[in-house]
Amino acid sequence: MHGTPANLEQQLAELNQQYLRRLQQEIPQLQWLLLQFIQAGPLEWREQAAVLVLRFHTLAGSAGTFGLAGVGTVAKSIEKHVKALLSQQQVPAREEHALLQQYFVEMQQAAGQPTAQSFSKAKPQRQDKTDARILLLCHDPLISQPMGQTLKTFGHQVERFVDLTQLVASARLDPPDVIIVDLDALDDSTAAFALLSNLQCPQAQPIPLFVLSSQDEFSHYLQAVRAGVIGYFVKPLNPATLEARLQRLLSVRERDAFRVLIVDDDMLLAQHYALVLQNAGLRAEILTDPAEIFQGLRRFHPDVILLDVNMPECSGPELAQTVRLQDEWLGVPIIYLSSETDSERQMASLIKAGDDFLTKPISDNALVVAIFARAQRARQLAEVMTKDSLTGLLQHAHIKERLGAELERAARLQQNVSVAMLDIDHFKKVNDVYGHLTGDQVISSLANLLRQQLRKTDLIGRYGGEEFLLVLPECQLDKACQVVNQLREAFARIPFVSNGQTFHCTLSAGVTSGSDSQQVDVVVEHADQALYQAKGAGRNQVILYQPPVPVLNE
Ligand SMILES: Nc1nc2c(ncn2[C@@H]2O[C@H](COP(=O)(O)OP(=O)(O)OP(=O)(O)O)[C@@H](O)[C@H]2O)c(=O)[nH]1
Repeated sequence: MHGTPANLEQQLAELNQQYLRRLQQEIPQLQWLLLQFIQAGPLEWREQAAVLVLRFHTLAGSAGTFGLAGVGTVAKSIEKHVKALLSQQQVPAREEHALLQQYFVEMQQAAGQPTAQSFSKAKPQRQDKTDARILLLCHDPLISQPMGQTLKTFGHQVERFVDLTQLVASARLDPPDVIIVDLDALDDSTAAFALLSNLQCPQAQPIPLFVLSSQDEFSHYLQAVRAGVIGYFVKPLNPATLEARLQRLLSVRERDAFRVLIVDDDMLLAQHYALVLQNAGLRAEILTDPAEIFQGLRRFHPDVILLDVNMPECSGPELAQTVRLQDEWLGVPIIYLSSETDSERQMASLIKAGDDFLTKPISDNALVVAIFARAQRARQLAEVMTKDSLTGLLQHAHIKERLGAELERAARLQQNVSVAMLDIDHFKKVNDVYGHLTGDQVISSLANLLRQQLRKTDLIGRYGGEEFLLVLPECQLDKACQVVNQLREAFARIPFVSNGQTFHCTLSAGVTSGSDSQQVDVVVEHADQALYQAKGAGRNQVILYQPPVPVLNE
């Protein structure tokens, strides 16, 4: 169902046609219901009115989405009018009936005049790479050399320039992923900023711009922000800090698409929302049967639930309360989507459960923006809850939990999963000689390297202080050893700078197969034993766990 923008328009137009056909079948039924209401006696009219309110409420919420805004407006008027009659508690007079019939004729006319709809042209998010092309302007080899080395170790491609005009010309020809400019290399920073912001103008997506400077004053920061700078590094520069910032920038873009679970008994409406969200780069799954909510949650792990309020079997607020019965899903925001405009009724739904209320009909862009903002916030919160603050990697308990799930999955699918324990060598010395802050930078650089070099499906956790646990699903042992060895070599190449001194670190690792046991603690213990051997054998090496040879009794 995922559409390219061209066939997205086609698919949305097809949904509109289906909706129109459905409406044309529905109009005689609505007319009949209206007639029943008008002819109802003093005892039954309330019951008939309640049915009318429900039907026109639903219509008011959906019609606008399918290019029938006129139908939606008149349906809303009918709903409001009948609701007002209900609240007056008296049998409607003849004039009221005439007015309702008049509204109905208007609605029929509007159904024959669908308005041309301009579909949202929101672009899908870019699929980005972790190896960026970087244009660098820097005259000082003491800065550019370690920086170039670090960026290269992380797989980036760096093109150096000595002249800003040449750098800008190259960026115009082929926009890079990032531009880094050392402001101290320029005679006139105001003119340089003008040139750089000029470069950004024609770009659909501005090129991320970082600057290095020896100036640490507010006026310089402000000048930089006004020129579109998004990263300002005061010298002396630590290349690892720059790389960490770079990785945050790139990983924000290459992050998994946000997942939205749409629960709506109206399939056409749900399909329309799903298409619009998918076109904006989000993933959407539809659930029309509320009874399947927990299967949907477990299968899809949504960042957001988009929930219809009026469903026949179970109302939206009831379903939201059901979801909240399980702690596991407490963090997933629930957004109601309903044509209910009465704020008191909206509040009543929110008090039961749920986090937000969107009112139908809603424009495609408003839907995307509201969902995107909620999903982003939910993802950030989930990360804070499960990720380590220094490295952004899974915390001890969470990596163990994920390892457990991977071991189960591997056993079920008869696949290999490899597990590795990594530890930085003589790390105590790093802290003692260069200070705890520098030690932290070494830890976070290794975390960045792991994130950058491993596959998206691999799991990385900070197991302890300077100890990391890697879970590599669908990976044979020999391949795992090769990958971990490459990580070891890459880490040893990273230059760290502290108080003008450059130093390097190494790591040791133990690798084992997760298929040896389904017990998390046993697998971790095997990886740990192999790591211990690597340390004992002189460090800076990777050792594969060898199960003890059984001693045969005579
Ligand atoms: N800077 C910093 N240091 C940490 C952190 N967590 C643990 N450490 C330090 O890491 C050091 C680990 O030292 P040890 O376990 O003795 O091992 P080592 O010095 O790395 O030596 P080997 O592992 O035997 O090569 C201790 O000094 C801890 O204080 C952290 O988050 N930041």
